[in-house]
Amino acid sequence: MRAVHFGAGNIGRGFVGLLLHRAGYEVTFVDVNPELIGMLQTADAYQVREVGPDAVVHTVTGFTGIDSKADPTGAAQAVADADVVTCAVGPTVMRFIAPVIREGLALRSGDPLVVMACENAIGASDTLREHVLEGAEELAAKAVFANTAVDRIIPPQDPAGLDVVVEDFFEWSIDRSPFAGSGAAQPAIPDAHFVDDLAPFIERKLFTVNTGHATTAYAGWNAGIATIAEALEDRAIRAAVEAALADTSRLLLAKFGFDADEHAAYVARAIERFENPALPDTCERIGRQPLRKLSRHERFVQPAVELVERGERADGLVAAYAAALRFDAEGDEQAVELQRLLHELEPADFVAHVSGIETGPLAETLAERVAAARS
Ligand SMILES: NC(=O)C1=CN([C@@H]2O[C@H](COP(=O)(O)OP(=O)(O)OC[C@H]3O[C@@H](n4cnc5c(N)ncnc54)[C@H](O)[C@@H]3O)[C@@H](O)[C@H]2O)C=CC1
Ligand SMILES: O=P(O)(O)OC[C@H]1O[C@](O)(CO)[C@@H](O)[C@@H]1O
Repeated sequence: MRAVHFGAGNIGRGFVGLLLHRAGYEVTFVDVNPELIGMLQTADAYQVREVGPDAVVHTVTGFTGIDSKADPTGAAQAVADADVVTCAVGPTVMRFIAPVIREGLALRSGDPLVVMACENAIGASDTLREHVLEGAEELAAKAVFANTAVDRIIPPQDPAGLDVVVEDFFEWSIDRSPFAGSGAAQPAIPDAHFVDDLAPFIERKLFTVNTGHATTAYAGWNAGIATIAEALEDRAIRAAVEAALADTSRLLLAKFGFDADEHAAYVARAIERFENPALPDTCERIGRQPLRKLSRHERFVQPAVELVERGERADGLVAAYAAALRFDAEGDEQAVELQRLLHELEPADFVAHVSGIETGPLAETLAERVAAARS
């Protein structure tokens, strides 16, 4: 069985590539980083080292790499010949891999290709599908796109090698509904969890792990604290994280009918994972790409909108949003752009442009926070 995975970074090598290897796939990593691809082409194996109480060391073999910038035809042919295509390149990068997948589908014959985007975003595979089929609707029957939710904390790695240090926790949930009647079999990936309805899984993950993690990061950054674990030692920061997660918990319990105790345990486990002392992670990494994180369907605004629609308050989420406005990491293009927009746009225009809300009480509250962050 052959898999092509776009994005040979942390999640690519340390999570999706590992689980595909364990499922028996030969994995071809496609990336645009020539050094990384060079290592993937010459190495026979790399290790995924877990840290934490249930830690295991895994050895991944049977892989290769293709540089899609240098060899777009080779990458497209690999897609054409694959059973499964996955990606973990970042939600905003998916549009750049789409032409390679489109070309691969054009070359393909036989069963439909299974495509699964493994990004922190709701409906990422649907978004990838739109990019791939743009101007090429005739290829629609050649692929099945299944949404997924991926969860594993993997901080930045040593770029000189392929080995990856990861937390011992992971969860890969995949929507099984697109496979029915599609002509493509549901892939056999024993470490993944196929579900009939992905919404509760992706929303629980994004609005707990990602909301909580990002809230910690922005509060920590504003307090001049480097790491996530150190930030959570600060009582005010921990209270801010708990307030944001109390908001999302109310929403998730009401929306999906989760058991309250089980959900509280899920939240507590997420915070423990952030604190993992063996996994140093920085406020800068977790705060990365703030414009994406402040956008309409992301970890702060989406749950806040839904709470307000239900007649509830979302003060913890609004406070987290306000903290994110001050994220000004110099090496982060979106942080630089955020600061430009913050000072150039009127507050209401900023909220409309960045977060997609134009009217209503939440728009007004967020605009007040934007005005305060400008001063
Ligand atoms: N690192 C983490 O803890 C987690 C990350 N995620 C999500 O996984 C995705 C990837 O994150 P990471 O692995 O951390 O990022 P990363 O930066 O380690 O890896 C991304 C890889 O994509 C490659 N890439 C960029 N443009 C490309 C293109 N046009 N074609 C092919 N490859 C390209 C980069 O060279 C890099 O190797 C993101 O959506 C992130 O939100 C999800 C859960 C956990
Ligand atoms: O910052 P991004 O791109 O949303 O992805 C990283 C986030 O996802 C996680 O990996 C959780 O699965 C955390 O490390 C972090 O909150």
